Amino acid sequence: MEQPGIVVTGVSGRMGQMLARLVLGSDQARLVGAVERTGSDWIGKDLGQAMGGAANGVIVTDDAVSAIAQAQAIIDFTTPAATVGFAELAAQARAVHVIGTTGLSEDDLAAISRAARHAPIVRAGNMSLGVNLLVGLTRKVAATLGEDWDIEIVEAHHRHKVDAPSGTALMLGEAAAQGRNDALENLRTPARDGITGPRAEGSIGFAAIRGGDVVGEHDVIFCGQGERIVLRHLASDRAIFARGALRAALWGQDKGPGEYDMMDVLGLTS
Ligand SMILES: NC(=O)c1ccc[n+]([C@@H]2O[C@H](COP(=O)([O-])OP(=O)(O)OC[C@H]3O[C@@H](n4cnc5c(N)ncnc54)[C@H](O)[C@@H]3O)[C@@H](O)[C@H]2O)c1
Ligand SMILES: O=C(O)C1=N[C@H](C(=O)O)CCC1
Repeated sequence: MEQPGIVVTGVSGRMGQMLARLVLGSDQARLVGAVERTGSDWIGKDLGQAMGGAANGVIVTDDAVSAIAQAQAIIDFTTPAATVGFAELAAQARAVHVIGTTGLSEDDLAAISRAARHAPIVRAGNMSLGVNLLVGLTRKVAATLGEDWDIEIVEAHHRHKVDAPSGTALMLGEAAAQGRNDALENLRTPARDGITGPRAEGSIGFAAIRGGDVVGEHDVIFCGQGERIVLRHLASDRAIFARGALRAALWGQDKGPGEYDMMDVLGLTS
């Protein structure tokens, strides 16, 4: 059986290049398209040469419609506006859409849900095995500890990251809220500034650090009386996200239309 053909979007980006190299080196999938935004100086170039290596015959294109039409999967770590457009194209192609993009609005998520009526979408703010294990641990610890334990989530990322808090931090916050039989939207306290008044009881606080080349660090801190518990994930190589994304693209090949996440892909659903 022929290996699934994968299109990587945002191919000149930090994740895009990591994903292209992973798929090109895989014996389970074929790279059949490399898409970048119109105006990118990678358009029309050979991908291998653009990434600083030997030519590989894959030409970078901004014609997402043609590229996606013949794909079995799209791996998409770009921007919210781009991802919404790719979701529509993936749906038309009945191709698996793996969405790593974060910072999606409620409207963006609604558009993605509509697209998921026609094709499988695997979306996760963090596609690493470690973080998805931490999500389960966070839910369990939040469920075990009482409301008198204050939950704070602190994350750090590189200087180029444009959204905050991270998608990972929001995943962890949602898991903590679920552990308390609630939803994050009811408990979330954004980054604090000014005279904030005392901490709202039962809230989940967030803080974000940006600087340097930090790949991704997350602490879920349970603050008690006389003690604290810290659940921590430290990422040092973007390859962990790329491996999760490729695994999701392959996992989705025999799935029906719908919205899935990495807990489904990794078999971690409780
Ligand atoms: N889910 C995860 O595991 C995970 C891991 C890492 C990063 N991310 C997320 O992935 C996204 C990208 O991160 P990054 O560090 O690679 O960013 P980046 O800025 O390095 O790469 C984004 C790429 O998308 C391209 N792009 C933008 N609009 C486009 C369009 N319309 N068509 C094609 N390409 C387009 C940009 O030109 C750029 O090359 C961010 O939202 C980040 O939070 C998620
Ligand atoms: O580098 C980024 O940007 C990352 N984004 C994801 C997030 O927003 O959580 C995953 C970690 C790296």
